[in-house]
Amino acid sequence: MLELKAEPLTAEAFAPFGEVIDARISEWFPINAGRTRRYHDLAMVETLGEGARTLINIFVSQPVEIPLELDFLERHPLGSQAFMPLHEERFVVVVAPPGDEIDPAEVRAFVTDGRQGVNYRAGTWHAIQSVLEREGEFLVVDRGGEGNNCDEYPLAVRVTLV
Ligand SMILES: NC(=O)N[C@@H](O)C(=O)O
Ligand code: NI
Repeated sequence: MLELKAEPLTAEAFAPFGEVIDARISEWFPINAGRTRRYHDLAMVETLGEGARTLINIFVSQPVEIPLELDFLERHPLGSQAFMPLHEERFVVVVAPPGDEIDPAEVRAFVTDGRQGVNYRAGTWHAIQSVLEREGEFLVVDRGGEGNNCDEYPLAVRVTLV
């Protein structure tokens, strides 16, 4: 069983896996006669393969228990997947770099602060959505189209919070 302590999520630490979506650390420019700050182009949406298209979804998820016990990670080889909380929900992120094998030494666990979302790069291994404390509602942007876009990799992981 791989034991991990979830560290606070930062854009730098998450860079090998995708982007952190967070207006507080992002550039913006004024639009709408100055009434709106546009935080522009915050993450790379990837939609690959036959008939690929971008999906906008809402996930409503029940909270997980801590320690979080996982028995697999998954990846989407044909597209990215972004999760943005709609009510400042905190969630646990467990990731490993893209590749056909997972090196346990490269698996990382993070916990968000409620204002952060994540965009998993296509092929990044990740735990399924794991919201903390209460039912969570997330805007999710990912890839639709033909072909298999979800692989699972058996891996026993137990995650605690610092
Ligand atoms: N299956 C699905 O749409 N969601 C997962 O990919 C997930 O990462 O939660
Ligand atoms: Ni996923």
